[in-house]
Amino acid sequence: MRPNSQAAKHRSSHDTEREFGGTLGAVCIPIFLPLTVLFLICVSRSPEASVLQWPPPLPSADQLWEPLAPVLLLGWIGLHALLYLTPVGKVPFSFVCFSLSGFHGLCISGVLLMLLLGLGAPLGYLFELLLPLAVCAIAVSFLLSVYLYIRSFWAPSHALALGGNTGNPLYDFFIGRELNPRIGNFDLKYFCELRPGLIGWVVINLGMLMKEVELRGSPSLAMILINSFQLLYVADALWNEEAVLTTMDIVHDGFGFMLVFGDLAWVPFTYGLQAAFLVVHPQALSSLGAAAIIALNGIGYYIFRKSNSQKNQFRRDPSHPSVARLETIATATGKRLLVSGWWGLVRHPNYLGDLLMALAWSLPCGFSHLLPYFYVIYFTVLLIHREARDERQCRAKYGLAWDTYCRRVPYRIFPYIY
Ligand SMILES: NC(=O)C1=CN([C@@H]2O[C@H](COP(=O)(O)OP(=O)(O)OC[C@H]3O[C@@H](n4cnc5c(N)ncnc54)[C@H](OP(=O)(O)O)[C@@H]3O)[C@@H](O)[C@H]2O)C=CC1
Ligand SMILES: CC(C)=CCC[C@@H](C)[C@H]1CC=C2C3=C(CC[C@@]21C)[C@@]1(C)CC[C@H](O)C(C)(C)[C@@H]1CC3
Repeated sequence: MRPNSQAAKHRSSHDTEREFGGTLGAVCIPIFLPLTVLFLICVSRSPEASVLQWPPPLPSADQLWEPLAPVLLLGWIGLHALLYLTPVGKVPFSFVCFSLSGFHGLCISGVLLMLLLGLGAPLGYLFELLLPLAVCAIAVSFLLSVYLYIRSFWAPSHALALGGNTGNPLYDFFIGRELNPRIGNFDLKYFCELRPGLIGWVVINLGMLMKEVELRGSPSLAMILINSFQLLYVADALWNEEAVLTTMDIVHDGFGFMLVFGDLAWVPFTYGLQAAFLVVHPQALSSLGAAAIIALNGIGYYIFRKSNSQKNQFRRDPSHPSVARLETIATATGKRLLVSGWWGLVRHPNYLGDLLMALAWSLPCGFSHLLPYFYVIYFTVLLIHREARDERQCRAKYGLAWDTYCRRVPYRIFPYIY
């Protein structure tokens, strides 16, 4: 097969608006974000735990490397690749043939971890391994992105992402040229988005909990809450895994460094920083405080799940009794837009619920440090930026109908605020 240079010309998007700061972003982000991951892990375990402390807590070379780390990381990815290819379980549309579901993958991981714990495996050692594991995950992200970039030149033109084929190698490597690269039935983007990183995140959290048990005899209430909330979030994502097929990342974005690194390194090593922080900075939490935080997480989860399910149901079958009575507006594409129910409250009710949960994950860590609030701050920025990207795409898709929707539902994420 020859590289698809001819085809690429047809599908080239030199004029497409470049996202994430264009070439400058594409050069700086792959340097800056991996360093941020390592920096945040170091801060979380330093006595001050201050993101502003000077000089910053830098790791020594031997803290960054441990031969066990690549073995564990590659073994983990390999295990989930095997589970993904196991020909049982539900079949999400026809996208991934005969794949064992992500939720099964989570349950099997849980059983294996319980077995390991029963055999006396020191799961708390993950705390010591966190930096070397993150280094390996970053290295794997770079290697996989290089592979994806090179193989994209052999992909047929219809398999390329519209925004990822600008002809600028740095930008295309970063944003991703191929939309849904596959090796046979193995969909690399779908696999990475939901399996090793997302499940790895809750395994790391469990490791932090076990480290707390090693150090203090039992897990703290704050640690139990964070582990439970984030496990619920991951279990929900895997239970509803078909829903990911309609997200911007799968439908629109190419699979390049940004998503590979996001899935394999950023999510598992920064989304659970609160648990890593608690190992070294224990926090007392009153029952009343815990109840309020549980209520906040519950409200956030309810909004997040209900609004996502309402839209997914509406897109799957608009005549379904649960959505058939909702008010909608027609668009020129034939698709309709919901203007009542959750999607009549704000234009992104699912983001609102997600952000309330993000806040609930930080609050158990108290108010003495900024670090546990990293996730909610980053996530607010990510979702505001994502909302703007989605808005651009919807305006291009739906034109005047989108403007009508915006007039009918003027707030984007926070009712009466934004
Ligand atoms: N934890 C994390 O790091 C992240 C979590 N998320 C979460 O992922 C979930 C999915 O988010 P995301 O993929 O960004 O986008 P959404 O699930 O919000 O999907 C946006 C799409 O929904 C459709 N849509 C928008 N408004 C309406 C309407 N009124 N009626 C019907 N359809 C509508 C449009 O697509 P169309 O019309 O083509 O169907 C639009 O492009 C969210 O809950 C978000 O919070 C997202 C990013 C990161
Ligand atoms: C800073 C940086 C590297 C950003 C990359 C962004 C990615 C980390 C996120 C883009 C969209 C994501 C989604 C989830 C995780 C984070 C990334 C990959 C998600 C799998 C989390 C669980 C949710 O329930 C979800 C399935 C809706 C969600 C989909 C989008």
